Amino acid sequence: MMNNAPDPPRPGTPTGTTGTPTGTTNTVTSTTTEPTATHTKNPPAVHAEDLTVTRGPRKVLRNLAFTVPRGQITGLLGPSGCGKSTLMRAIVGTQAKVTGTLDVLGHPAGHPTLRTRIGYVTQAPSVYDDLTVRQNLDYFAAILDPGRPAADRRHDNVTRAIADVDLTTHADALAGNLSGGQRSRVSLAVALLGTPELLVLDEPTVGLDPVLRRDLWTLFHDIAASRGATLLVSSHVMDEAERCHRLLLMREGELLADDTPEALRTRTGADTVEEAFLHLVDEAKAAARTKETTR
Ligand SMILES: Nc1ncnc2c1ncn2[C@@H]1O[C@H](COP(=O)(O)OP(=O)(O)OP(=O)(O)O)[C@@H](O)[C@H]1O
Repeated sequence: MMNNAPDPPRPGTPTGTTGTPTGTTNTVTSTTTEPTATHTKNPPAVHAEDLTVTRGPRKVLRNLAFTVPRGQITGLLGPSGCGKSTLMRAIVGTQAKVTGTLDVLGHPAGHPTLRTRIGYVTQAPSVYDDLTVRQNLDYFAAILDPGRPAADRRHDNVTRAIADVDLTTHADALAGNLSGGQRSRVSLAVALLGTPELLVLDEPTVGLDPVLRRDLWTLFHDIAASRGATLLVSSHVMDEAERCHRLLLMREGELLADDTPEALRTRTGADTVEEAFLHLVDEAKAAARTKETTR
């Protein structure tokens, strides 16, 4: 069973899953570096204004403006290719050619002080196939919390992180022999070794069966409630939207909505977030047509 008991505080975030700023081609400004800024005392987890990202010849994110509040689960939803991973990479500081304002925990995205405060789990699991689950976790725990005196604490944290993602019975299995979903959960366990204030999870439930998906969402809610952590979770499965406190709905590099699931349903007169999404897509298309004909 998934261990959903509240966890005691744990040391920082594993470097293996934390963003490394690319920096050089970014011109991101910050609204929170000046002492007079309104957000300085208790800045939101993420604040973006006029955020644009170029990949290759295309602008894949265009003029995004949104705020991710702390201590909640924000779902980043939209169809494949709409720019969810790109936005997450910008937030953790690994995406080049980012312009506009992008503040994360009160600092410009990619700022060195954010490295231990953000946990990032990519779509492709970052695990060593020739190590067992426990050896993978031991390795990252040793980077995170080094030294002989910390050995017992490391052992406890590793055991707890493995239980969190329901892999206790596979602790001694080689990561290379696990299924895709199990390897993703090893990656998630690595991120859970630390006490990240912001957990950025890129499609963590892809390929998982419904029971495991439900258990992982229970775990996400536990992490938000017991640690006060902020979770930004991407998915292209609209039924997962209902499990989030807030939603960022994206389509083709633009933000269609930044609201709660309930407010979205109410505003669009829809029964589900999926219907609300389709309504917003139709609305955006109609607005684009009107703009085109009035030129
Ligand atoms: N390395 C790259 N170079 C150029 N364009 C890229 C690159 N990687 C992604 N893109 C483009 O950027 C856009 C956004 O891709 P992104 O991976 O962020 O989408 P996504 O919403 O996360 O998709 P998915 O749900 O399939 O993972 C896509 O149109 C994609 O083709």
